Amino acid sequence: MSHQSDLIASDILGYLKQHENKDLLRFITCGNVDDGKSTLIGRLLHDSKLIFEDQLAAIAKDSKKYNTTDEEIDLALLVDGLQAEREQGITIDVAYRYFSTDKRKFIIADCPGHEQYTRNMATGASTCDLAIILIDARYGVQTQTRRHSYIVSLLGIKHVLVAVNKMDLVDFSEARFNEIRNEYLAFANQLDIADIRFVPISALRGDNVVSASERTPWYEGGTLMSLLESVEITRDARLDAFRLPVQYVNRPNLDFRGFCGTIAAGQIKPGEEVLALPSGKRSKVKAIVTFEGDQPVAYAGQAITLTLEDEIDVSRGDMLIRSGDVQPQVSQSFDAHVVWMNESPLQAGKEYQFKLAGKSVYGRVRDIRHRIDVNTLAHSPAEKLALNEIALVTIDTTAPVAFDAYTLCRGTGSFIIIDRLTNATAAAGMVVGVATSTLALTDEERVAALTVEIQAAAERYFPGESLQSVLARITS
Ligand SMILES: Nc1nc2c(ncn2[C@@H]2O[C@H](COP(=O)(O)OP(=O)(O)OP(=O)(O)O)[C@@H](O)[C@H]2O)c(=O)[nH]1
Repeated sequence: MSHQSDLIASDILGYLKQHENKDLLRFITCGNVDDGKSTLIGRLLHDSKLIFEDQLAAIAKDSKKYNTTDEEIDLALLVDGLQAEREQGITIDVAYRYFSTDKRKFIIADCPGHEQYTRNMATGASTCDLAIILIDARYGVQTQTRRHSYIVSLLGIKHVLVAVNKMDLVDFSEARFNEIRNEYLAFANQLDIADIRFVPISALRGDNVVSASERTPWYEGGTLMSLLESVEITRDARLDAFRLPVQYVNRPNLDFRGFCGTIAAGQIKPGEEVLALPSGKRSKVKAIVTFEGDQPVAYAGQAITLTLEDEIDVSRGDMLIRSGDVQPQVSQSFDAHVVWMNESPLQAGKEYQFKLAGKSVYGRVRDIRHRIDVNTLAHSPAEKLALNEIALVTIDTTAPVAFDAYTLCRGTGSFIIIDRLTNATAAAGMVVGVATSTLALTDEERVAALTVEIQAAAERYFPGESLQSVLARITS
């Protein structure tokens, strides 16, 4: 029953090579409690023949004991180990499952459905390319469906598969399916999701999950698995510029100084000129050092170490970019969407720690611009932000930070807020851009913020020159 490829027996190296070259799709499954997430994941693995014999035997045995279904085996039991851990309060918030078919490798971020777990869903979704939104055909679009879809769009996921589950309980009715589809689209059309597809399934009976169902002759859109295997993913390709947030400066001896990090966008080659932000200092790339030796080029997503021709001052939390590329914004004030994840509410004016693109900096939420109702998408004023609430806020940091809009680049546009007292992650944030509202600032604060921004810009365009001389250039 378990997954076999003919190549494994005949040409194991060929099999491994083929496996290595398959592309990877990361997806998240979202749904309300009992919509059938566990059953669906179990069904995907089972019907793709990805379950080992001994696992199957164990589930078959447990199914006799605990089964709530009339099926031979209860596929939800496959993922139950994790649920038990959750109930015990062990903090495995998001479970990542790995599987592969002949066409693709997959990572599923499996998140709990309860409202109180919205934060985990946001965490799991932040690295995903696609979301499966499960809807129980009997109940249609629920608050959680809207909430999850909104978070999915906020996190920049462009592909959504809406799996209308439990179709067996509504007699595989085309009319019911269309009703849910229209209800969902009425909401989702207000969101920024480019690609939405609908699949009528029964996770329990296996209809349209891996095998096409004879009970939905009116449906011609492909099984859930075939869509997962074929959806074309465009990843973070919107920013055509090089970004390397420096996570670590590696200095094993006086002769070597390497800047390590994961490339958030673009590519880089030895010999190209780079700029360090926020200082604006320039140098050229000497080498791209990796575990497999020096590389002629490095791309987004790769973890690398860069060495530079000159001894310029670059520290952890700085960003290396290529000169001539579109620059990120450098500022002490920015607007951002935040998903609040802490029991104690967000308070404007309170000092928090912010981690953005590898940089850690203190700051404050100056202003909650508006809170967003995830059901209606309506905006309302707010003094505080409670657990799971989402808002547009303005943030001031005590030092300048370099960032891009999250919609351009996830790696340099996302951040977390840390509660200084408890050290807990209090929020996930997505940068919109440099703060547009300076109304709440005092004159003194305005002058201080402007000075920092001008200083950083002057250093960027005229490195090494004094501020006075740059200002003289502008005014002459
Ligand atoms: N009739 C029918 N029942 C289903 C289907 N899919 C799931 N179920 C049943 O619905 C119940 C909930 O399924 P689960 O897979 O445990 O739901 P879940 O979404 O993982 O629930 P949580 O893990 O608590 O979030 C179980 O009794 C399943 O057998 C389906 O397609 N048809």
